[in-house]
Amino acid sequence: MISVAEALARVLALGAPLAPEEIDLDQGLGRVLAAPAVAQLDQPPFDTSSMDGYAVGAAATGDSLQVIGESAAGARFSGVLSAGEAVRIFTGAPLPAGALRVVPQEDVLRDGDHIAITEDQSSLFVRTAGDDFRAGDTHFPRRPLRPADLGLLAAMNVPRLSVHRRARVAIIPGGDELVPPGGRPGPDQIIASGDLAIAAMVERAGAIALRQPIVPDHVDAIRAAFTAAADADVVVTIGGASVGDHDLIAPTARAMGAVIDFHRIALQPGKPLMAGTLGHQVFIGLPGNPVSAQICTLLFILPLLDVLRGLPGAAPKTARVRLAADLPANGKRQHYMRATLTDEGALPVRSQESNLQSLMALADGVIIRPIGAGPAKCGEMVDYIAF
Ligand SMILES: Nc1nc2c(c(=O)[nH]1)N[C@H]1C(S)=C(S)[C@@H](COP(=O)(O)OP(=O)(O)OC[C@H]3O[C@@H](n4cnc5c(N)ncnc54)[C@H](O)[C@@H]3O)O[C@H]1N2
Ligand code: MOO
Repeated sequence: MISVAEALARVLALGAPLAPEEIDLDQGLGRVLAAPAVAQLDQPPFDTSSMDGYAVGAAATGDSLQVIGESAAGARFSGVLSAGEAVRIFTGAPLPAGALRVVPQEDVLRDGDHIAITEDQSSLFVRTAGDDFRAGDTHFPRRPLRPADLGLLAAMNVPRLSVHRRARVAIIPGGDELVPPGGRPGPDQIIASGDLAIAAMVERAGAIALRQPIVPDHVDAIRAAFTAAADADVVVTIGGASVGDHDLIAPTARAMGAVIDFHRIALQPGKPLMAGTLGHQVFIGLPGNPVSAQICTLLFILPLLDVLRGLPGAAPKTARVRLAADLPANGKRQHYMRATLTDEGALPVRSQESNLQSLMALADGVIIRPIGAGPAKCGEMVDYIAF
């Protein structure tokens, strides 16, 4: 059994960034730029007022000034301000030539076309041209684009983006016992559910989940499913990964030319995870237990999808949190214990069995227990991954 860290390194080595494509800016949320975006102009493009008030030159409190015109957002005052003069100005309007600052209207007394400055504040209330960014400045965040990025790119006048193509991830649930949600399970059957959760995790990571029909435990059916998924970038099977007589994924994948890099890791839950390549595709065989499949997706598939969208692949971010219960010593597999986050800290859910989806849905994250860790006391700090 290889370690979780080694398995992650090997999975990441199977992937490479997908080719860039061009999209409209309004489709950019969650996508990853493939090249730096370049600002087409200065922002602000000119000095502007940050207040409704009066643009003035070298005037001081008590001065009386003549109002000679108006500068509004979108319609500037075209003249030049001289000593003893002021220009009525509004927020976002260009500062007139000759003006040094803006006096907010609350700080003047107006009488006809004259104002008297009643108070002087330290701020100039002027937003300098290019203070936000300048033409030629670049924006290239190494993470999925957020709403703030889209706002910035719009302000930079970048209407089209070069982003990495979204990965296509085929998800193949397998097992004679499975019936799709809404179906009628026979006497020995259950509802297929794990695959739905994996598809949702993949979609949330910005990839396209291609959900495939349930595949019976027969070599020919599994072959047909792999063939149907041939245009995906990543093929993920669920179930049939272990050592039972009906666990046919590994032998069938191998017979079709798959090169399996590893099959079994020191991870709980998720020991029978396998990873490799099938032609140009990355192949990941997830264990059937739904919690195991989700933990493996969190630890390996999501980082792999980052590599495919041009980001550095890395283990999920951990935080240090307080333990809210005593824990026994850990065994020979790194344990990812489902836990809720309470005021007292991370509290493991009542059972860590890998079939219990009610507890997976209850959990806020997982506590990481390293191989061979001794008993841990309530109040100790532990590593934790939030879902
Ligand atoms: N002798 C051994 N037996 C097992 C070992 C082992 O090392 N030696 N490993 C155990 C571990 S750990 C796991 S995890 C499971 C993984 O088994 P498989 O990947 O072969 O998965 P299946 O047997 O097909 O299914 C396991 C379990 O999950 C249910 N399942 C499968 N797919 C779905 C789905 N899409 N939605 C909901 N539930 C699903 C399936 O019905 C089984 O109950 O092996 C242990 N055994
Ligand atoms: O590793 Mo299995 O995933 O314990 O249930």
